[in-house]
Amino acid sequence: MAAARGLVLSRPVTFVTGNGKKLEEVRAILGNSIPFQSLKLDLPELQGEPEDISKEKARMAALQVNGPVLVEDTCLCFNALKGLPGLNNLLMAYDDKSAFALCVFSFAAGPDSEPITFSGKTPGKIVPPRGPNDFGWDPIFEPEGYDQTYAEMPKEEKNKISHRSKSLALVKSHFAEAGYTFEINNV
Ligand SMILES: O=c1[nH]c(=O)c2ncn([C@@H]3O[C@H](COP(=O)(O)OP(=O)(O)OP(=O)(O)O)[C@@H](O)[C@H]3O)c2[nH]1
Ligand SMILES: [Mg+2]
Repeated sequence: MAAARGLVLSRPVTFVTGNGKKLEEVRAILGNSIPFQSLKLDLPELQGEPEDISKEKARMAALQVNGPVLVEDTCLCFNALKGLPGLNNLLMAYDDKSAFALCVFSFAAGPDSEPITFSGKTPGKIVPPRGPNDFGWDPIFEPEGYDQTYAEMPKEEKNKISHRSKSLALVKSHFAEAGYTFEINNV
């Protein structure tokens, strides 16, 4: 038997989410770099720090899938509220409209593995809504250095600079370094 190049996964990775828009972006950003399948599951909405929520989602997803999973937890965090995720209206009372979009991916190699997190952050500010209204808070978030909101940008542009693409860049590096192989190929 050939020596395994890196850690061996029981099967290909499943990206677990209940959000079709996330899935679209993840597909566009990852392309063929990490082969994955997707599974639409409504995981419980947990409370707490984004990294902890993301890890807990990965644990629940890995148990359900019984194999390697990727999940993510995303939030829009307001600096006026000390980075707390919050509602646009709440921010009306503050002069400081600065914010950041945060995406925390977690990878669990299986139900018995501790999940690893990868955080991507894009700074910006909250503005009155502009652009198509088909994805969450995209119309009210204007990334730093741009005069368009996420919603107004062409998708490819958002995907180049977004919290999600920064987080996925770290996931990609991790996969490249770990050199995961799949049991089925490991002969
Ligand atoms: O304008 C946006 N641009 C984005 O890039 C983005 N990413 C996520 N969201 C929204 O943030 C909320 C919590 O997200 P969330 O991480 O709990 O996801 P979710 O519950 O929709 O799916 P999941 O948990 O099954 O993956 C949900 O309302 C998502 O629609 C976004 N809104
Ligand atoms: Mg959720």
